[in-house]
Amino acid sequence: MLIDIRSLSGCSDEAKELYRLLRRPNVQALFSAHDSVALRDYEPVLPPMPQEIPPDEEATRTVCLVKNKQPLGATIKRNEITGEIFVARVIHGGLAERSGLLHAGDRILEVNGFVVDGMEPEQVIQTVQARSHGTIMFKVVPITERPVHSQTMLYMRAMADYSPQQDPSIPCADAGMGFQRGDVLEVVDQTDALWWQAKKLPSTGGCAGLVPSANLLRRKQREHWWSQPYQLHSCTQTLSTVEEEDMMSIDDKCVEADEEAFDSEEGEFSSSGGLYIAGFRRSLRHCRRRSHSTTQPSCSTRCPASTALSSPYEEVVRYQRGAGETHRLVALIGASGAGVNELRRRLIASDPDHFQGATPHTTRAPRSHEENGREYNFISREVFDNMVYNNRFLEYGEFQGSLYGTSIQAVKDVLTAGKICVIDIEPNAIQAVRTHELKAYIVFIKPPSAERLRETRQEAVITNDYHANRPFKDQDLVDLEEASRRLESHYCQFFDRVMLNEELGPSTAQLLGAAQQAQDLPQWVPAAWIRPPQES
Ligand SMILES: Nc1ncnc2c1ncn2[C@@H]1O[C@H](COP(=O)(O)OP(=O)(O)OP(=O)(O)O)[C@@H](O)[C@H]1O
Repeated sequence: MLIDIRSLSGCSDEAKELYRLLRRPNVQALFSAHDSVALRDYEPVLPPMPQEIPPDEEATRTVCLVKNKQPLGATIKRNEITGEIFVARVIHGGLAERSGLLHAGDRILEVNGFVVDGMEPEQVIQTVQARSHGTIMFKVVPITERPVHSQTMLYMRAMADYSPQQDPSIPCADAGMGFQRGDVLEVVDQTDALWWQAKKLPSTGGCAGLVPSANLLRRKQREHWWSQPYQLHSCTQTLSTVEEEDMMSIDDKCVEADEEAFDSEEGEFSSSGGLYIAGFRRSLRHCRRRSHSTTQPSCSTRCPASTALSSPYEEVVRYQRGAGETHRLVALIGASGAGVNELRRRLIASDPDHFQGATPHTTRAPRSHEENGREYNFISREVFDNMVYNNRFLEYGEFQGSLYGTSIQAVKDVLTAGKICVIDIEPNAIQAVRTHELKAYIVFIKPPSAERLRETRQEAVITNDYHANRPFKDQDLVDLEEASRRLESHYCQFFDRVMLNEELGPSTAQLLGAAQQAQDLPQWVPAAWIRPPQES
């Protein structure tokens, strides 16, 4: 009811204005619609409760649920000795959980009047499923002591793939939830040591699904690994003697041709319009191929894929860089020839006051046009070895008798100067850049299909094991697509962004946007970066 207050003494202008607004027909209609909706009764009509409850059944509870085509959201199990049927778990967000009337551990006596003791769980499920909608009546003996759920919300990045349909050990495949590496899961229930409940993000509400706990998934991975026919790990494969011998003989032949190409390339790289863009991807790519015979750390300590094997989930949190914090490192990764270096150069050139590469270290002698600390930090082999020994490099290797490496300090120098450091890395360096200090945002540069490559790479040149700077051939395009596919399938869980490099202009703009978003928008990052390990 609205009383006209305008004639009252002391009525302010604001009160009069409010009265006028509330008197408007559209506002009045809104109130009227609200009142009529609020007065209606939307509760389902439940069947009457049984009149007489026998004295020996006092401890039982009758639960009526109204099913509207959605599943019940609970799994059941049978005590193999007594044949009694129990609620095994109640799925988060499902009908049973939302009712608040069924709990894990409740013993089910009857479903819709059928006594279920001694039935196979599948038969009980069939009885429940017989009604896709309408009411289902359970007679249950409630569990006396319900476990206390001290549930804190937890987010995990999946570091392994999982499919409930292919897992014979899941208690109920229909209640399972599949996921792929890189998916972020909201874990809503960890009460069970073996089966957690989770939702995949972005979540649209609804029911959680069963996923294996970290321990269980790790066990499954080990079992799967052992059941595979023996094959060399991809990291160790490069060590195979035959391949190494092959490669050495071919490399020996091509080194002379390469050397000149690398020289001219570095010159061109270094001085475009007075802008010095440090980087040595091509030289390093070659030295990486020899690095296995030097002091490179072993696969088990540095290869990110093997770490993923021991830890199938990675706890993540939402992180937004604070105003006073240094920028996040932007690390580009991609198959050789995908355009990683080209895009990195273009990004830096687009705004050199904002983006910068990390100056690498080398043991080779400086050339006439080079300045220490600009193209490279020129150091002795002894100092280099010392840095390797003290784990100062993100990655390093040997090329034509000289050592090259990107140090952690070189990246930090750029970051502390207030710039965004942009580097390119090989998969072996993924772990080294995913740290609390560098908080790397990893962008995977993906080539388009071989057909699209043929159209867009007409001017492009390739540098591979055998040739420097020659036009792409058809086979190169097919190989590039395949190498990229393998790289992505091995390491996709570590990528923050996958970027298709079709045409240079749009790709550079897209990379610029991604590099900026990494700094300005909240992102999922490993919880360990934010919460020091001793507190976790
Ligand atoms: N989108 C594109 N359109 C046309 N040409 C491209 C595109 N991206 C890269 N290129 C060209 O393809 C060639 C290879 O690119 P780039 O040198 O960046 O490869 P890379 O991924 O860094 O591999 P590598 O380490 O072997 O150099 C270069 O000639 C580059 O100019």
